[in-house]
Amino acid sequence: MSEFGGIPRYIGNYYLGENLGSGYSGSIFRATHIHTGELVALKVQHVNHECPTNRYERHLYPSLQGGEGMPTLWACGVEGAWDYLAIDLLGASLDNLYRKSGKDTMDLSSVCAIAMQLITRLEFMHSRGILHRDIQLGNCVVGLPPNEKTIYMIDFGFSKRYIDPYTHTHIPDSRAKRDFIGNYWFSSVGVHCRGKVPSRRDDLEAAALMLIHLLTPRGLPWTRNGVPKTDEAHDRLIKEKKAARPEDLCRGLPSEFEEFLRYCRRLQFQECPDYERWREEFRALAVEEGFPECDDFIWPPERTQTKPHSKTGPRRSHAPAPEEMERILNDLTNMDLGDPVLGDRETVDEAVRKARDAAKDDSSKDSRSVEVIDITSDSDDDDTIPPPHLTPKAYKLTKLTKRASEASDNIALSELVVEFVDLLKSYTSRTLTKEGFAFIDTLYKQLADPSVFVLPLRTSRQRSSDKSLQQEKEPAHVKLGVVARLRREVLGAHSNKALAKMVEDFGSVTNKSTGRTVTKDGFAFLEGVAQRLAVLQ
Ligand SMILES: Nc1ncnc2c1ncn2[C@@H]1O[C@H](COP(=O)(O)OP(=O)(O)OP(=O)(O)O)[C@@H](O)[C@H]1O
Repeated sequence: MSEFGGIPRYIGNYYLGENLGSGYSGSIFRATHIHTGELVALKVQHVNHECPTNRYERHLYPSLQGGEGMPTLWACGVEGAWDYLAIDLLGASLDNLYRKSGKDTMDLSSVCAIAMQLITRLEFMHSRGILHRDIQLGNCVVGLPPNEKTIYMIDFGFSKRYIDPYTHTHIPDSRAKRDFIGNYWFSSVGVHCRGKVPSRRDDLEAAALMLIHLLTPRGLPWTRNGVPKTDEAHDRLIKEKKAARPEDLCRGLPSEFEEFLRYCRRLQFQECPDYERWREEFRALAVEEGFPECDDFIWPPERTQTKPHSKTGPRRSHAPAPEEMERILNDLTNMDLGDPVLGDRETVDEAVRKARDAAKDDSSKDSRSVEVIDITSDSDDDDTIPPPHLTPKAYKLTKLTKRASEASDNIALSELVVEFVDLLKSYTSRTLTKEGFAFIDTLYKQLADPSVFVLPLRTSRQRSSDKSLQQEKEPAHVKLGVVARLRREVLGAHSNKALAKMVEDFGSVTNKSTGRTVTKDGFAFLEGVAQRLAVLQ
């Protein structure tokens, strides 16, 4: 039997091929099953290795089988001096993809997809009573076609059960001095710098740090000098990591990242993280930034961002601040569009048309100046082809909003609300995007008093970082309570004004809720609004 690097060519029923990677504890080879010809990744480790990770992994894999993004374990065992695991052959790691891209940072849409998938993977592992404990770019790999849009978790060598399979109790916390388990870059501050016992919160914090690292030119500050080679260098790294404030690490990034990091750090030792909430936050962020509504990791990224995020300045909010609104209105008046443009729909349409014509004529127009996209044209009945900057859903919602703003009777409004509900229900995500809020704003305006200008209900997702999230968001039960009440009361509304107040409450409580999702009660409320409008003529 020929050998290479001390490892035999044949182990178990596998013939070893190319070396895919080597870590501290062993090597991974592409290998072929000698009878079936099937390709696997064979993880090989010497039985006397001081850190027998294959042995640990072998016991954890069965609990993880069947989960999306969890590699299948095809075989395992010991042959001679070699402990082996045969698992699904997968593609490149995020570390590899990121390095090969040659870019300073990863694009926001990819990072949002990584966030959503990683949170889902951790939710699954945790649901099986297992902590990963070594979240890092090298341990997240993409699948091979046709699974190249799925991120897989690998390397469970440091993983551990946090729920006792017999007693079903959580592992205890302890203040006893313990050896550090994890990696220098992304392990949580609690585990790495304070020697705490890892629990679910620490897997999530590591994920948060990894996401921030990907969006930061040159990465997180403590990663910039490479792996520490001496105890002093490691101590310096720990000090720097401990001192780094979330607002400094996340300056210029969408606020979701800072909030996620703070959230992870506030979790109690045994607390179950709200995975769904954060998946929705990152999905909503991606949608707001103009990316399609899906969790697929598409590499290389297909679309460039419509609104570049900047590491140097705060992100622009979507709803202008009052001062900015004033400036915009002043600018509008200075645009010499003829008659007053606000308060009269026909002149607004006329103004938009003129501005578009002017934009076409002006060949020297700065590319950053206002881009006017015709989403209002009535002649364009094909709402399946959105302009390049809008997703199909956003486009359909925008058209619906335009029609709502033009509705002149309750029956027409009622039909539009039904269409709105159907449209929202036709997508898997129930998050109310800014286009969805625009419809709610318009509905409110039509019901309250069509002749007045109303400030949008929808606030920016950019929130002040020094306020705690708890203060800014309504707890879930508050939203559920309000929406359930609205659902009960809507059919008794006796006027458009009463309905307007309810729509306003609905918009405001949804905007303040985490994830901004429309619940079952929310849909029933909207359907109730439609029913009531049909009666209140
Ligand atoms: N299933 C797989 N398919 C393809 N490549 C893989 C697979 N598993 C691991 N690799 C490659 O091998 C590298 C090392 O894998 P892994 O992290 O599981 O081993 P390890 O010995 O525990 O490493 P480390 O000591 O660095 O944690 C990975 O970064 C990846 O590039």
